[in-house]
Amino acid sequence: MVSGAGAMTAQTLDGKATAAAIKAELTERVAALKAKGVTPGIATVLVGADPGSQLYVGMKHKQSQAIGMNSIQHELPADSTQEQVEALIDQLNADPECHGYIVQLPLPKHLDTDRILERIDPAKDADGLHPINLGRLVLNVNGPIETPLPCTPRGVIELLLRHDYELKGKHVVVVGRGVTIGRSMGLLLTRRQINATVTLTHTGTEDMGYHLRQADVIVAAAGVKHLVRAEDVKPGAAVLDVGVTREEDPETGKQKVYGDVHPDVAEVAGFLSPNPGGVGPMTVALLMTNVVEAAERQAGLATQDG
Ligand SMILES: Nc1nc(=O)c2c([nH]1)NC[C@@H]1CN(c3ccc(C(=O)N[C@@H](CCC(=O)O)C(=O)O)cc3)C=[N+]21
Repeated sequence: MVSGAGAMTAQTLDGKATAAAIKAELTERVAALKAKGVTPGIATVLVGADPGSQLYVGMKHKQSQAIGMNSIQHELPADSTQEQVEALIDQLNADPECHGYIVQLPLPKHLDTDRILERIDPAKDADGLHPINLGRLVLNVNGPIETPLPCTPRGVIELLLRHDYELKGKHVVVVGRGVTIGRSMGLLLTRRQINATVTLTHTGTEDMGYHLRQADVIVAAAGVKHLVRAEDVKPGAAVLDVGVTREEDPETGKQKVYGDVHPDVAEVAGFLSPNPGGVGPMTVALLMTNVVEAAERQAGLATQDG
């Protein structure tokens, strides 16, 4: 792609290191809460024994305990009824030791996911995806928001800001309209404190390459392996790979995670958030941030500026 001067290599947006910095800050906030007699507690609800989900949930507990939080792990059998899952939600909503929690997704197909997620107390919604919290995000463009924000979009923004990347006035092209990332990404980026301009693209978009080539920043969250190719990226652009496709690696025969961004993009982009090692660890750090902030609000210690 780059001729003559030799290939450039993008600066890595290191999600692992940035998440570690956030966790160091959270450790102090947790200690301050404990000094006031409040130990922030995170809970997870896992229905069924999917090995991938068990791994993710295990990571969340390990990291939460490492920063001094309480962590409460609930596991229900895969054939649990809607009523059984809802009873656990009610129990967590009433539990004063639990300041925030998640229901690990995806849930088994026989369960009504929306009804379960809507039953979560919005003040304890660690994912920031409850309709009430998403509604507040839509409505409040100007001021601080006193409710949890969606973790992965917040992680994307924190990853850029903590690498001194100025988002104000930048054109961000988001690929994918899923609620957890794409749809809520635009809501966060266009708030007045960030002031980016956003194009939201999806499977119905005509000429994806045209849109991608205009972008100062690309957030790729479509779940389509190597969708973003080097020829679609403006030289120097920041590219954040949030997509996950699991496939067998033809060389090793083992399952491997492929991102939405082709490896050659590293030779064109100015900044690259790889996958793994990029936004994934940030999601977990912001999940814990949401719970610490929920505990601070419940203890009258709120310091959130988001
Ligand atoms: N209610 C709910 N909330 C979630 O936030 C949620 C969920 N359900 N279901 C599944 C997805 C997936 N997810 C990830 C979190 C961390 C990494 C992560 O840290 N990944 C490491 C690699 C981890 C490893 O594989 O060792 C990385 O990208 O470097 C990835 C994916 C959260 N999710």
